[in-house]
Amino acid sequence: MSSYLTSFIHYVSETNPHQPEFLQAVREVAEDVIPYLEAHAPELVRQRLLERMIEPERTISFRVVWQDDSNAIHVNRGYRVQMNSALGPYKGGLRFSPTVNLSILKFLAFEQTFKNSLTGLPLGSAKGGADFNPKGKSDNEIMRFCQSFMAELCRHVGSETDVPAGDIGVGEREIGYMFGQYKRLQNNFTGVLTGKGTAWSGSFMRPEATGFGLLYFVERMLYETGGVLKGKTVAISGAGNVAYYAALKAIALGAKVITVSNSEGTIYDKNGFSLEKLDYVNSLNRNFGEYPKRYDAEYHPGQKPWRFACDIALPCATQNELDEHDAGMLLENGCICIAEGANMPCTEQAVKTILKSGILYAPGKAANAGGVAVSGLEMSQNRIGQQWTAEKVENRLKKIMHDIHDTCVHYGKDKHGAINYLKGANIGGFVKVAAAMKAQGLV
Ligand SMILES: NC(=O)C1=CN([C@@H]2O[C@H](COP(=O)(O)OP(=O)(O)OC[C@H]3O[C@@H](n4cnc5c(N)ncnc54)[C@H](O)[C@@H]3O)[C@@H](O)[C@H]2O)C=CC1
Ligand SMILES: O=C(O)CCC(=O)C(=O)O
Repeated sequence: MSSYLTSFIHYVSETNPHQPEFLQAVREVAEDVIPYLEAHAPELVRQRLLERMIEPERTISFRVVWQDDSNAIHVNRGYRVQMNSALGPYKGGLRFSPTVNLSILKFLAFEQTFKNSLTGLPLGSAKGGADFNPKGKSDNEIMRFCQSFMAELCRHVGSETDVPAGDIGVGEREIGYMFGQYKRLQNNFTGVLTGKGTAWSGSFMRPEATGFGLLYFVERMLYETGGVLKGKTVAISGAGNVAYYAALKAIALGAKVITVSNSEGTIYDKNGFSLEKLDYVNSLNRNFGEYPKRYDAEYHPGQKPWRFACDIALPCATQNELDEHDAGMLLENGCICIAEGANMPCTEQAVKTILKSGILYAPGKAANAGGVAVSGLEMSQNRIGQQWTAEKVENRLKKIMHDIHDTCVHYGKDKHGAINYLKGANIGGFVKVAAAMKAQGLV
């Protein structure tokens, strides 16, 4: 480790105490970017570009007060971390979960900087949300929470300033309630959020984009090494937006999907899920134990998907859900590719184990960029007051994912031909933001 890397890691740890997820995300980038800077761009070290990139341009924290159906009053904490605006308006999702805190939102916003840069679109980076638990809440409670959340957030966002979207716990319903509140308060029908319904200026394919994009990326990685997706067995974690559409696309491309999961357990269907089976999973409202009553399958409470033999593993649930032990089991069982649908789902040690094994590994900042890419396309459509066909959007999504893949190969291939996609994504994402920041002076 170079002395600059050592002192940088020390500096970040000292200045961001009690933020383990943020530090994890920064270390993962610094270990690739600093050696690159030292070898190829010492001027950017002097400019302290990485030190500037890890500091959010602005962090907003606010009170969200709302009333439940029995008139009890609740207080939650809302946030928006506006990380970097060098390439465009701040852009990134909102997460509603009791686990939300500043460390998690800063790691997500930091990852978003690299991801959004990789898309090639004019997007800055941000992330936000609240420590609100949507589970078990009525539709009216969700609406009141979203309205209260947007009553404050509306001062800080705007179609050319900061454009939030969904993430865990925030889908089209929540985007609708927040959009309605913004429009009412600002008297302005504008593209302030993405992930909107297609009847009210949303883009076709935004719900599908992250999962579909993940599979386009995986297809390209396999192709690069002479393989194909057809006939492969795929283990997926999660059962939300990303997991569902990843499973659909994997099946459509001829793979067999054998698992989905939630935080309580995993459904293992050795015969493979179909569209009908996945829709049944959705209808179960988390009661996954019901699935084997209808289909020839197993439910494993308290278990993750990674113990089941598969060719391809797609963690699509949440951060740090796949640890070193899980990585070891996947490798022992012959897994040839791990691609992240979620943000930072593999622990630091898991990543090291996977990289050492030499199998294909795609970090979320590259492989799950399809969601924000189609959000970027939604912004373009809103600006020109048009709506493109699903086919046109999906073609653009596919091209963007292939271009991201090729950027990773460009920056991640070593002289022996081995491709480190993490290194490629880190350096490929960094160089563009760094050049823009340098050009814009000391900001
Ligand atoms: N929605 C999007 O467009 C994008 C989402 N992501 C990331 O993908 C991941 C999933 O997001 P969404 O699907 O949008 O959220 P979601 O709220 O639709 O689904 C999350 C799913 O993960 C499950 N889950 C949560 N914690 C879990 C755990 N510890 N173990 C197993 N399952 C667990 C939930 O039960 C749910 O099925 C997150 O890391 C998010 O940041 C990344 C890029 C874009
Ligand atoms: O679509 C967006 O703006 C954000 C998607 C997101 O939150 C992510 O890429 O993690």
